Amino acid sequence: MNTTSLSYYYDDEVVQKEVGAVGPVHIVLAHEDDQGFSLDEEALERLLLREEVVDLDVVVVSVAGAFRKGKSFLLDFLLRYMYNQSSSSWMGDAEEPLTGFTWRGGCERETTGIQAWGQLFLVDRPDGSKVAVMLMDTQGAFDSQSTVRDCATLFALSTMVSSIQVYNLSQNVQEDDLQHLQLFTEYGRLAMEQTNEKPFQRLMFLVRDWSYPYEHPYGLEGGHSFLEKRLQVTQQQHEELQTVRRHIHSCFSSISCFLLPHPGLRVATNPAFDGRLTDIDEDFKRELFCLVPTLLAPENLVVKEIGGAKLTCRDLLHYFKAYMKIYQGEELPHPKSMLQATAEANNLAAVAGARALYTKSMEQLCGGDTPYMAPLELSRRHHALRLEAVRHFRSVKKMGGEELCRRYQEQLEAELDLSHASYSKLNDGKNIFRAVRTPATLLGLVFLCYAASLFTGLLGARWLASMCHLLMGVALVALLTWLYTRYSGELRPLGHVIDRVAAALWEQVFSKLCEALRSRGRLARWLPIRRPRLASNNNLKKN
Ligand SMILES: Nc1nc2c(ncn2[C@@H]2O[C@H](COP(=O)(O)OP(=O)(O)OP(=O)(O)O)[C@@H](O)[C@H]2O)c(=O)[nH]1
Ligand SMILES: [Mg+2]
Repeated sequence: MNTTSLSYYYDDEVVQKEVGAVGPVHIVLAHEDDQGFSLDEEALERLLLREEVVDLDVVVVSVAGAFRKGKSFLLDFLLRYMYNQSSSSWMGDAEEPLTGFTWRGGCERETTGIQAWGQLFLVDRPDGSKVAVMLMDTQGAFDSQSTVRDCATLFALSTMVSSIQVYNLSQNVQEDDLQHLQLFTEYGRLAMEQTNEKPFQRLMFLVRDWSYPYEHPYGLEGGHSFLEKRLQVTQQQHEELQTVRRHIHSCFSSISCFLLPHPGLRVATNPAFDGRLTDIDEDFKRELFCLVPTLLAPENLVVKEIGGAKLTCRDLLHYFKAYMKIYQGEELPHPKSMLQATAEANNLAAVAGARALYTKSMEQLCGGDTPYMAPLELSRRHHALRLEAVRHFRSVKKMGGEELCRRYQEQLEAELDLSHASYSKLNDGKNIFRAVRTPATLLGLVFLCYAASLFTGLLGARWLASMCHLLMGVALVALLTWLYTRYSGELRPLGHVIDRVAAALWEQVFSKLCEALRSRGRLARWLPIRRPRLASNNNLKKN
């Protein structure tokens, strides 16, 4: 059924050459294999940087919503209006097939990415200004090939760059329609600079196949009374419902609603239907005749504004590029399906509960106010509390299944091990011997060097004695520096280095020296105890 050129309405040869026969132009391309979207900058530049439009204020009308709900079909009537504005019979001949943006019957999606009509329309407004109008068709949301992130990206992007967003719905405005609108617009708001003003301009809820004209009549008036009721915020409502409504009101400068009747069974079910008016129900045509000028009549056009400033076509190009970059980057969070988000929240809450349980017991056991504890005992208690925390985590009811639960359990275990490491450090800090190990080691070194220098001096090895003196000086300076860093809290990295050198010296030299001497029995009397606490400490560290 589809994209034929509308060139007979159209007499601009330059664009004919550039864009080919005028038709839809893919400005945002959807890539297969989960590769996201990309902007066809050249195509967009060809559209927006044409001499006759580049400095004009721009009006962008976009239609978005779920897939297979007649968006492209509607846009083709918008096109007919734009090409035939001056005529009251803009809808065209009764037998003329509907062409323009590609539309078709069937249950599989048709439009992908974002398409713009390959020509901007110049319109004189009643105030004497001239504007350029761009029509935009978007990929339908919730098809079986798109993720929530894809749907949110396209909806958000089209809302951000349009001045009139038509939210195309079927039969009614359901709560989930409002929730999706909330999610998608929030995703858009996140990518824009924070301002106190409402970030988006005009939103029209377009309810297709409206079946209750006896409650709210077709058209704008019926839509107004219907939407007022739907978006009403009352104190009796659950907070969740109030939040959605407040969010939607806070996002758009103006919100309206139009109720459109069913176009007839031939439109909806006949595979041979090609869009000709004779096959469409009268009610539908009558209401369509009112709807289209509501959006596109010169006096109803809304110029695109960002931060209160009107945008020209040139400006729009820059914003389009900037927004697209943000969505291609990784700094925005990924919107998720309701189940996925709920399941993650459940698991995170269970992790937090289990972590709190562990931390409380560990604080009581070895927190800052408690005395030093044998490291082995600390490690034993950690393992017991870790087990208890994991048991608690698993006992909490959570959505998302075993796979997700296991992922979060691993995260919990890793976090508890990290906590154990920092509790161990805290505990070590309480060990008096550890606290004096650096000065004791350095003093020991000073003493050793002094003794060695005396001894080597007596033997006549003067250069060796000088070396020992030098080493003693270095040890003394290190000791004084260490004392200064501890006293003043300054030069902490230097103090840390001295600590590490002293620890290494202790491990490598002194403890081995003592060990060797003790094993030979020479100093057995002086070094009878190799402190068990220290031994276990070192073992733990090595482990
Ligand atoms: N029930 C119903 N069907 C419609 C209406 N308008 C168009 N259709 C039919 O809906 C089918 C899909 O039309 P499209 O315009 O391709 O729908 P779309 O929303 O653009 O679909 P995607 O591009 O896949 O997102 C066609 O068979 C149309 O004849 C309507 O108001 N009500
Ligand atoms: Mg479509």
